Amino acid sequence: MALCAVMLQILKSRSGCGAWGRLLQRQSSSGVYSSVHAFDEAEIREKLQAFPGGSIDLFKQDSGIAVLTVNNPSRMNALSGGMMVDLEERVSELENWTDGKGLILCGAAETFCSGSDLNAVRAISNPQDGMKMSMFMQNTLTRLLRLPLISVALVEGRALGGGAELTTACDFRLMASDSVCEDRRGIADFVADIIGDVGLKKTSSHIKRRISIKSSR
Ligand SMILES: CCCC(=O)SCCNC(=O)CCNC(=O)[C@H](O)C(C)(C)COP(=O)(O)OP(=O)(O)OC[C@H]1O[C@@H](n2cnc3c(N)ncnc32)[C@H](O)[C@@H]1OP(=O)(O)O
Repeated sequence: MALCAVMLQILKSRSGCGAWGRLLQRQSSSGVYSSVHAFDEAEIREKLQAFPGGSIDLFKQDSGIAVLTVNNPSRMNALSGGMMVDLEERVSELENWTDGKGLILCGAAETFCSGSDLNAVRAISNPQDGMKMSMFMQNTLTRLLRLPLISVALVEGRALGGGAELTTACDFRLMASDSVCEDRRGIADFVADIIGDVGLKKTSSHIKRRISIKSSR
């Protein structure tokens, strides 16, 4: 809650996104993959929906600040297939939110996200479907990153695997001092070495976000 209060103050002090924001908004709804890459979104969406559980909740405030919550506490907020589809739908909603200024991304029950739901990952165990799931998520995270909103991931507890990757789709990561943000796949090396109790680190490019996030005293 304390992290949330700090971010609300920062985001409230910002003005709207203006012409640049509107330009970005028009460009934001395209992902990386399309039918050109033999990507069939409807097909993978149907497969993902076979793995329900949890939700991604969006609360849009009149102030122009939205809170997006990864909500699956009984599995440490692991992302089920249904939640991946939910996330895509919430991103679409944000793309169409003309009054939006800022976005806070957080996890329910004082932890961020333990990555993909391993039950779903096990079930989608052939390389073709695994690739389609990755393409689906990459499209969603790219669109999340491109939203014309100032976005902050509030990390309490653990952000693991796909949960760590989710934080990279935000402009900022605000981390509790005892939080862990880690991806053991070798794609990224997340280190939380925070100034005081909480620290704020801005990374300047998408590439940098995906390779290394490190704050130090
Ligand atoms: C394809 C994209 C790449 C990925 O994201 S792969 C997933 C990467 N993430 C992981 O490997 C994390 C797996 N989980 C863990 O290591 C531990 O559960 C974790 C998060 C450190 C928490 O440890 P503890 O505090 O001891 O809690 P716990 O293990 O008893 O977990 C509580 C309940 O949550 C469940 N859970 C946690 N992470 C999950 C996940 N990713 N998928 C599915 N279920 C998950 C866990 O099985 C347990 O359930 P239950 O109470 O035994 O029914």
